[in-house]
Amino acid sequence: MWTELSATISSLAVVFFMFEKYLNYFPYTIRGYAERNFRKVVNFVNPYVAISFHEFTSERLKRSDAFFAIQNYLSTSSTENAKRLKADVVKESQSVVLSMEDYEEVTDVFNGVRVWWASGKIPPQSKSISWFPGSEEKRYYKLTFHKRYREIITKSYVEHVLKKGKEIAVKNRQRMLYTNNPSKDWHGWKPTKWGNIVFEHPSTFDTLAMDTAKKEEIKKDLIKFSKGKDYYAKIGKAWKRGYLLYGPPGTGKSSMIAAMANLLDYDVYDLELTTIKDNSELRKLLIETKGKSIIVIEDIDCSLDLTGQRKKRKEKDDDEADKEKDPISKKKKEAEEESGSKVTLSGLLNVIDGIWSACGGERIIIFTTNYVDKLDPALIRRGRMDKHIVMSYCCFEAFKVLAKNYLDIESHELFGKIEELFVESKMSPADVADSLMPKSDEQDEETCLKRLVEALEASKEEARKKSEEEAMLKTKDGVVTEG
Ligand SMILES: Nc1ncnc2c1ncn2[C@@H]1O[C@H](COP(=O)(O)OP(=O)(O)OP(=O)(O)O)[C@@H](O)[C@H]1O
Ligand SMILES: [Mg+2]
Repeated sequence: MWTELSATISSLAVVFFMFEKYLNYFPYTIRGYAERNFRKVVNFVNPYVAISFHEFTSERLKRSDAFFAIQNYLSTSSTENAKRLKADVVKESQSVVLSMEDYEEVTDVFNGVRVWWASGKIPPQSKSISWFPGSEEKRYYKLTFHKRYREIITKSYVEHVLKKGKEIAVKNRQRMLYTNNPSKDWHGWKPTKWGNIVFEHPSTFDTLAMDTAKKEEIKKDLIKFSKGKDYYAKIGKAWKRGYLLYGPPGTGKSSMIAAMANLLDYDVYDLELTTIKDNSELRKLLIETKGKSIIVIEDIDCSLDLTGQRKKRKEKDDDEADKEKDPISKKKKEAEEESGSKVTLSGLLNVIDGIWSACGGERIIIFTTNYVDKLDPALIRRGRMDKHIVMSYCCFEAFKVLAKNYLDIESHELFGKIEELFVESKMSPADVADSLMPKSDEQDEETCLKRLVEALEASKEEARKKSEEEAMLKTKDGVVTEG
C-alpha cells in the first residue's frame, strides 16, 4: 500500500509542480479558468483531505491553544515515529520532552484509521531583506487523512487529540515567573512580550509569619476562588479576583504572593508598568497571559502617576516645591520621565475589569503598596480589589512561626520576655527573621534569641523616644496656638 501511495503522490506532485511552473505562460484570459479546472481534477483524483492548525489565529493576537495541544499530543507519538526531534528539558531538569522538528512527518492510528501529521512553517510574507530572519515565521501542523474517514476524524479524532494534548500539558507543566519586556523591544528577532524563567520561590503559607486566623482565611478564600469556575459562570462574572496587599517594608507582601502561587500552583506575571508604552500595549500584554496565573503589580504607588489627577496636578505649579520634598512623588516623577510611559489609570482599570479582562481563564490580580492612602479609591474599590490584606509588624504569634522555621524551636525560657517586648516594639518580620537566623555554625538558638531581645529592646527604646518627641512637639504647638 505504501509503495502504491508514494508512487501516486510523487506523480501527482510532479504534475502539480509542472502546472504551477508553467501557469504563468498561459494567456492571462484563460489562466484563471485553467487553474480552477486543474484543482478540480486534483481534488477528484486525490482522495486525501488535509486540515491545517496554525500557531497564530488570523489576527495574530493570541497563540492558538489548539496548536499547543497538538504539539503536546504529538510529543508522545513522534518519539516513536519521527526521525528528527527537538528536545526540551522540563520539571527542574528531571525530564526531557521531545517534539517534532519542522518539516517532519509522523503517522497516528485512531480506531483503526491511519492519519498523517506534518509540521511546517510559512516563511515571512515581506520580500525585504531582514536582519532578523525567522521573526515572522508562522508554524503549523497539517493533518492528512482519507476522505472516507472525514466524519470520524473531524468529530472524534480532533477532539481526542486536543483533550490528550491538554492533559499532557498539565502533566509537564512547570510553573513560570514572567516579566514583561519593555515595549520598545517587542520588535525584532524572536519578539516576545513576556520573558520567563522557572518559578522556584520557596515561600509557602507554612513559612509565612502572620496571624493564624488571618492566614487560614486567606487560604480558604484562594481555594474557593480556584474551584469557582461554575459559580463565576453562574453569577455572570469574569473568573478573576483582586487582592491588595499593603503594609510597611519587610512585612511579607512579596513572600505572600509567592506563597499564593505555590498554594494554587499558578504562574506569576510580574508586570512592570513603567516600561509599557501605552494602554493598548498593556492590553496586548494581558491578552498574552495564560489562565491559572497571578498578575502582580508591585509598589503600585511608585509605578506611575496613577492617581487619575495627572493633568490637574501639572497645573498646580505652586505644589511643585512640596512634591520635590516628598520622596514618593519624586520617585514617581522620575519613573515617569525615564520611561515616557503613557499608561493611565483608566487604561489600567480597563485591563483589570474591562471586557478584555475575561479573556483566558482564571486569574488573580495583586497590587502591593507601602502607602495605601496614596492610591486612587477607584483603583482599590471592592469588586476591583476584592480583598484588602494588611501586612503588619511582627507580633508574638508570627514570631513563633519564624522561631519554628528558623531555629526549629517551639518554646524557650526567653519566649516570655520576647512576648512582653512585642507589645511595645515595632519590628518587621524581615528584621525579626534576620535576628533569628544563625550567622555561623557556632551560633545556637540562645544566641539568636538574645540577639532578637536586644533588637526588640532597641526598637522599644526608639519608639519611646519618638513618642516623647511627638508629645513635646504637640505641647509646643499648643503653646504657640494659645500664645
Ligand atoms: N510575614 C513573613 N513571614 C516570613 N518571612 C517574612 C515575612 N515578612 C518578611 N519575611 C522575610 O523578609 C524578607 C523580605 O520580605 P518581603 O520581600 O516579602 O517583604 P515585602 O513586604 O514585600 O517588602 P517591600 O514592601 O519592601 O517589598 C523575605 O525574604 C522573608 O524571608
Ligand atoms: Mg516586596
